[in-house]
Amino acid sequence: MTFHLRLADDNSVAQPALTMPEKDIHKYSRGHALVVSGPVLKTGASRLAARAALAVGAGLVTLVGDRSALQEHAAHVTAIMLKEFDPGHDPLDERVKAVAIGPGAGVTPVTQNNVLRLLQSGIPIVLDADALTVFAENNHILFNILKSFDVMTPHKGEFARLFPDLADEEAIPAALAAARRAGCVVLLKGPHTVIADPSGKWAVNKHASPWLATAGSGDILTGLICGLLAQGVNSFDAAAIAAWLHGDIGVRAGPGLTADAMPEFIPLVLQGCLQED
Ligand SMILES: NC(=O)C1=CN([C@@H]2O[C@H](COP(=O)(O)OP(=O)(O)OC[C@H]3O[C@@H](n4cnc5c(N)ncnc54)[C@H](OP(=O)(O)O)[C@@H]3O)[C@@H](O)[C@H]2O)[C@@H](O)CC1
Ligand SMILES: Nc1ncnc2c1ncn2[C@@H]1O[C@H](COP(=O)(O)OP(=O)(O)O)[C@@H](O)[C@H]1O
Repeated sequence: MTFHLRLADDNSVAQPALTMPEKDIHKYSRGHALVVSGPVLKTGASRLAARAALAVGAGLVTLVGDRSALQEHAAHVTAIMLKEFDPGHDPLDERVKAVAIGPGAGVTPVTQNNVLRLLQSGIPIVLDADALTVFAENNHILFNILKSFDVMTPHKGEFARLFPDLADEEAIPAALAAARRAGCVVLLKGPHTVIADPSGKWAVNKHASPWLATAGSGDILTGLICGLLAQGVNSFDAAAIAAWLHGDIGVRAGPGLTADAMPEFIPLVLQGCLQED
């Protein structure tokens, strides 16, 4: 299965093209995505991300966390795997192709340490929510270690915490300046979502719906990006394609949309992108 980003002349993201998987594909060749769980009673956001990563086509998805958090997940998920995140042992092996951290993680030293450890792995990391907020007072530590293939997905509030001097700029120049400063792909969420990379490349996704303004919707976007990265899509394209797919869920679902229901729309969204041979 291959995803192709398509941009219109004005750099707006168009419906991506999806080709059929090769006949001899297996789950490991579709990529293993890892999502870092929040602590007990805060596991919902990471679970949403994991469900989206699996539905968008990662071959395997594992939620990693402490035992009590995993017990909560076990009451909800089946196809998603669970693994204890033992501080002494690295949860990454050579088959893990992408990691997401931040949804429900908590603004704590544990989150900060986990982010810094994961960023040393050389695997693309998607940073969202608390994984960004936790660096509000020391953003330089984060910016020094991010790589060009990492992706951060701030909403406007999170963006202002990391880039206070850019918060009042227009979204496109703000995202471009942030990507240059942080040294990674920046996806700035909003009714129009801007994707920018450190080289000056940018795109804007306008295919969305206000019904997406619901708790957990951004966690789904994080999972979509992580699931595409696990399948080998490059980071800029993964962020832009995920923004379009996420928007299409909102357009298709309409009123009454909740983040719980969003993964169920992903097969329909992908079917719409599929190019028949
Ligand atoms: N099901 C679950 O388990 C869910 C768990 N979740 C988890 O909750 C944690 C907190 O995440 P969060 O996003 O709710 O709050 P956070 O960023 O700490 O501060 C919010 C403040 O920022 C400001 N603000 C400005 N612009 C904004 C904007 N565009 N969108 C939103 N806020 C904006 C605004 O301040 P104001 O402008 O009102 O002064 C607002 O009061 C995090 O771990 C997350 O993953 C959620 O994902 C939901 C589902
Ligand atoms: N008015 C809107 N129109 C279109 N999309 C929106 C609108 N409001 C929010 N969204 C989208 O919904 C998602 C909300 O993400 P976020 O604020 O991180 O929520 P959460 O933290 O609850 O998951 C983003 O992808 C954003 O682009």
